[in-house]
Amino acid sequence: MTGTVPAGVGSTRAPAAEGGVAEPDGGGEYALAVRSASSMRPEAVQARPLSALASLLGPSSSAVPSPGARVVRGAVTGVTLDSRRVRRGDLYVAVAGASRHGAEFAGAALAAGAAAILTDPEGRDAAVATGLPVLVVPDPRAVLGQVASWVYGKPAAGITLIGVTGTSGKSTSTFLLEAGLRAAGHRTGLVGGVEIRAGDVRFTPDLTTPEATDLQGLFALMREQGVSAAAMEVSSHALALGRVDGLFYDVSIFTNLSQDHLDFHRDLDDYFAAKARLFTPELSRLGVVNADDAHGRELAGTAKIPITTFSASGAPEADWRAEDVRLGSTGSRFRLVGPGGVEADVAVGLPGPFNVANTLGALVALVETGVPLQAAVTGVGEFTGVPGRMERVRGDGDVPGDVQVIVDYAHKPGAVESVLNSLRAVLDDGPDNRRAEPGGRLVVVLGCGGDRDRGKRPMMGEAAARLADVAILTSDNPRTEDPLAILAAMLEGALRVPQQERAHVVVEPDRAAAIRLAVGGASPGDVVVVAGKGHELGQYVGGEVIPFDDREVAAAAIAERNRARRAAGETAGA
Ligand SMILES: CC(=O)N[C@H]1[C@@H](OP(=O)(O)OP(=O)(O)OC[C@H]2O[C@@H](n3ccc(=O)[nH]c3=O)[C@H](O)[C@@H]2O)O[C@H](CO)[C@@H](O)[C@@H]1O[C@H](C)C(=O)N[C@@H](C)C(=O)N[C@H](CCC(=O)O)C(=O)O
Repeated sequence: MTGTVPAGVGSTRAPAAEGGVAEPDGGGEYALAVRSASSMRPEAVQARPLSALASLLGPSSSAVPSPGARVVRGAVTGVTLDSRRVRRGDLYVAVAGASRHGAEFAGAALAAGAAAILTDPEGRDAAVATGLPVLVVPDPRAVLGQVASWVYGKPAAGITLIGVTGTSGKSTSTFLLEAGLRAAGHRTGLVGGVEIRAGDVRFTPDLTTPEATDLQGLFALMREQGVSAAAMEVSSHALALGRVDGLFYDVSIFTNLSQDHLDFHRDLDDYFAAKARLFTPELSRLGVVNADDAHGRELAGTAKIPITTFSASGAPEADWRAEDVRLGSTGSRFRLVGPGGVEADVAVGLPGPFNVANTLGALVALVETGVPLQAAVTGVGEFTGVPGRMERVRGDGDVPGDVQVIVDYAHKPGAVESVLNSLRAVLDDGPDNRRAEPGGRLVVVLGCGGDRDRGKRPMMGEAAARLADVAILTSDNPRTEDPLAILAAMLEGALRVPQQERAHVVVEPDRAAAIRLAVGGASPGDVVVVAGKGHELGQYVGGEVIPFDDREVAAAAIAERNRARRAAGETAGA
């Protein structure tokens, strides 16, 4: 595996900042402004009596060392389910994990200053051995959201909250929502896998949807920051693991569903069931659902909360529609048509049909939370893009009309298809014209993660070979697997595409070399998409994270290409 992702091509960049601009880290101001997700807490500390917690947990709980007692002495000021994040006065919640039980770390929690432990019968003895007050419930994870909300005093109660779930489009939708909320005069919060914001305070996410303990701490900080409305990504993991329990969404959006995360969910039905949980009366008041998606239509028919539907393809049965859609290489325009004769002209600076759907869904949700339509339209119109999502990369000495290099986070078959289809749609000759000749070709560089859903690998290879002109298959977070084994499965999928319809397929396990090959070998007018990592700054190789930034590698490759072309006298500036 050595050499697959050379450590020498390390990133010096911090996570992307607001407005899609990534700034150098180097320990400067920017690095100080972004905090680690482990510190998502309110500034003010408030003590909550454990006796009240025992009452909250009800008859299923028991307090130790006085079994059956309803009163436990002491108080807690914070809560976490990770001993490494314990602060003095915290309630440490010891849950059974995928690989071990949190009670193994009860001693570490004590040493870090925990004031009490909440656990299950399996964790009881280890917890009691610490000498701390212990509460035992059958399934602590099931009550974690309520408990964390209690510890921080129901922090999200006064905040207008919009959730977004679906396989693709969650990040873009939440950024669009946040822009619309801001345009309507809200002070905003944003929760997702690209960035987390509580007013002026920013965090680097380590999960798309944080654990309930961190999430409630974050909302408590939002409350202190005067945040009045927030948009958040709600992953299927979060729904299955109860991370968002204890929150209530004014509006929840369903974008779409395609195969993903089958290493965690049993099958596609199980994955869909997890997403559908957001559209229940316990979690949301209203659902805004994409009627162009088959699972969206199913959800609209079965959900137990009111649903309003939208269609970016103008389906007449949808409540809200995008009509007169005009797709451009830098953005889209459409006419929004809603119930009761509502209409508005919308322009958004994000290319591709899927961004028409993301924008439409966001506008509907904004209107449903009381944002005036015009403010919503203005907000989304001013939005310039999510870091690492269809992000154009430039290099020193760029030459107009030369290759365009785009980095995108797409790492699932459906997302890769969307990206390639939308770029096809804006390449001059439309979607059906495959090109063997240089100029205007679509070149994709992509891989597939190790130790994750294996069924996705041939699908990714197949999508690339079917929709691009050149597909360079490479590594993407191989983790503990041999990258060549992953690539073999991707290649198998690519070869399912009949030869006359298939892209030119190249296998290059070294990701940096694959990017250099794509950029260096492109012709003027070609579009190169580096898919899979987007804003992420590392590659998981073996047990380590190796610094790696697709944008940095691509920018260096473009600069190298520009130098070589100038030296060969191929550009006007030569
Ligand atoms: C499958 C899953 O979600 N796993 C989460 C789960 O880990 P786990 O069950 O394996 O935990 P474990 O390692 O067995 O440990 C058991 C318990 O001991 C605790 N512990 C462990 C070690 C220690 O030193 N001290 C300690 O207290 C852990 O915090 C945990 O509570 O509990 C951990 C603690 O909260 C999470 O960090 C971990 O997320 C891992 C990192 C993860 O990768 N999750 C991904 C799959 C995820 O949730 N992804 C979704 C969707 C992404 C997308 O949109 O594509 C997301 O929302 O991010």
